[in-house]
Amino acid sequence: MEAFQFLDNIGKGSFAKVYKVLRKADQKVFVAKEMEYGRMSEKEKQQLVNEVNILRELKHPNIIKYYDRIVDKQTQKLYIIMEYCEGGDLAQFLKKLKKDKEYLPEESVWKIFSQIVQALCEIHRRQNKILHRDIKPANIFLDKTVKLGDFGLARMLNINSEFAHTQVGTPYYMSPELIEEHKYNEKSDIWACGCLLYEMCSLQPPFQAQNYLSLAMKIKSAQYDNIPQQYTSEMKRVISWCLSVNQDQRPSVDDLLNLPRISIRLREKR
Ligand SMILES: CNC(=O)c1c(C)[nH]c(/C=C2\C(=O)Nc3ccc(Cl)cc32)c1C
Repeated sequence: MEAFQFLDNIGKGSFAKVYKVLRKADQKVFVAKEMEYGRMSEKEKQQLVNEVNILRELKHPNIIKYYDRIVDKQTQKLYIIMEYCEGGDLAQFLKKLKKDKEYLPEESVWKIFSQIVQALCEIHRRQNKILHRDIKPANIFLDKTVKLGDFGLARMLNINSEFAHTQVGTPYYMSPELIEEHKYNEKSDIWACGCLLYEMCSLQPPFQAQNYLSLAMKIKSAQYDNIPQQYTSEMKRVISWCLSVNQDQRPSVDDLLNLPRISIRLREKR
């Protein structure tokens, strides 16, 4: 990593440390996601190769850009060099709003959501369909546009990925089918989008509990409190639609793109 100067440790990605770094050659700022592969199992190493292969293929304004990967054989560390987003992640942003007792204006919720739906459209529509599998505020980054990042748990649909992957943190966005240990599929990403939409309105996830069992019960029955009354019935409807326990009843990415509050934005972009 001689080509880079480490500036700050700015957080943790999935199974990794995240640094703000400066490329010495042109003084440009990037993020380096550092992973120690020396202690990884063969499966985890394959998962790492998989993340890099996914990232390098994706080029979209609403997906974190991949620039390079650097292997340091001496320290047995892999660095993934990605774009830096000055605004940080959405989780911190929502946490500050909650602390300041402020809600996100509905217009801002739709603006963020429409960009994540466009990112999802990009990864789901590909020939080798990609599932993000970890959509949550901590994996959404704020810059001139909103960007979906940290594909640490992502999978190409054609790769038979066992259900059990080491879950880091509480699985607030886990879907009913995942609790039943059915295969993760694109509708599981849609469930996570429903949780994201809910959390942007309520500043907390739809499903919370003191332990995994009661969390699982709430998720399986889609039992959640109403969002604050200042949000429209359309917002409530879309959240309820994404949080359909039966995945066949959930919207597709195209259904979400065709929502009036999202399609109007896409027309304005053209
Ligand atoms: C306090 N946090 C920050 O200031 C912050 C900022 C300004 N950027 C980030 C994080 C990322 C960032 O800016 N780009 C990223 C690409 C991939 C991953 Cl896993 C993380 C990031 C963070 C955590």
